[in-house]
Amino acid sequence: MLSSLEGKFPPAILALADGSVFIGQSIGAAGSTVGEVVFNTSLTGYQEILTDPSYCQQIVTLTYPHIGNYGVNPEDVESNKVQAAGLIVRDLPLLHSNFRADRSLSEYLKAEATVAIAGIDTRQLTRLLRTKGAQNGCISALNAGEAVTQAHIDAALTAARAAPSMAGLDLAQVVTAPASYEWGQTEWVLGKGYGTQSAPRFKVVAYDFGVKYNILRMLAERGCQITVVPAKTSAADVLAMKPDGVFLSNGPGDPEPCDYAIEATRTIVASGIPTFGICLGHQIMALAAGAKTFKMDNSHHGANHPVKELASGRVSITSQNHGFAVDMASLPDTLEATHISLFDGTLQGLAFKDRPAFCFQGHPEASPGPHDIGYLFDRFTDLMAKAHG
Ligand SMILES: NC(=O)CC[C@H](N)C(=O)O
Repeated sequence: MLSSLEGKFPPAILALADGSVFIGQSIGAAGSTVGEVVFNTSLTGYQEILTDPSYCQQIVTLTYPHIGNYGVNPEDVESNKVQAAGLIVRDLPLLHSNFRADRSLSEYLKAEATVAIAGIDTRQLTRLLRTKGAQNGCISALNAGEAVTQAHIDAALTAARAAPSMAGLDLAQVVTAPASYEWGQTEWVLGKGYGTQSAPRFKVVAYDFGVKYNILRMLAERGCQITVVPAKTSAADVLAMKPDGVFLSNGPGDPEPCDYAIEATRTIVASGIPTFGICLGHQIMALAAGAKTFKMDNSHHGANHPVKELASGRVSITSQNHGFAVDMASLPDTLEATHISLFDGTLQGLAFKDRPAFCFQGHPEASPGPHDIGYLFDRFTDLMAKAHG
């Protein structure tokens, strides 16, 4: 017997587009979900991962075998809801324990209408994804008392094969804020032990392509007063706010179809305003400068990825979550590579040679993950301080 959950939870099926089928238990909502199946190797941080908008339309497999040990709390969220299309874990401990927890992972998944499967061999699944590359998949979670039939399996396989490819999908538009808002006066920044708001020193406009709260917290901690704007805000509207700096957020999907953001970024960077981009924001900045992006065979999702800063030789252990990357060979003369991944040599950081603008592919805000490369936020505030003279 693979799982101690058998008999305690209803059955669930994971079907992949390549025809692979796994049978386990449903630990979330009943129903079915489709998405690109990816794996994340972080040992902790399942709540941050589930609520990271960059996982929109992706089903996340967690390779660490026991997920749910410390339950769920109202504070460790990276957005206002679960964003991942589904969750796959090896084992769900039946008891959770943490002083901050207010419920179990399973209760949370049900409340968030998130379909999730446990009790499958996630090592086998990970090897399959690692060998074949990202696959679309479907989790079909049955109701209590239902048994898995061939018809259920066939329906899940058909749904997996019908799911759209991530390449070519503009999902920033799907997850972005519907209207501008001010960050910094909320409970997420003040008073919960998650950093404090320093006296505002800089006015920053942050493009929301699917922004993670911890990016905004870390900017606020450094004295940034932040106006978050929707993905399609024009450069003219942003420049009219007279910001000291512009931030381009992380986000889901393929950067290439985000032509509105690429165009706005081109104007903003050319204006000479200090500009900083993370993940999707980094890819958009590269595209704005004329570089190319591509879909990786093996995407990066984890909290232990070594990244080297080329100028100093300094190696940081970083948090990563991306399936596209900037093609190093496509960099125009105006861009300089600043960081590379020590896992596969792919590009991790860029700087514009003649503008105060730079960007990073990984996640300096971590959440979850190590804070080794948090110095990039200081680099952004240093650029703004310098621009002030
Ligand atoms: N975390 C992110 O911003 C991800 C960027 C992009 N969606 C990718 O997968 O590469």
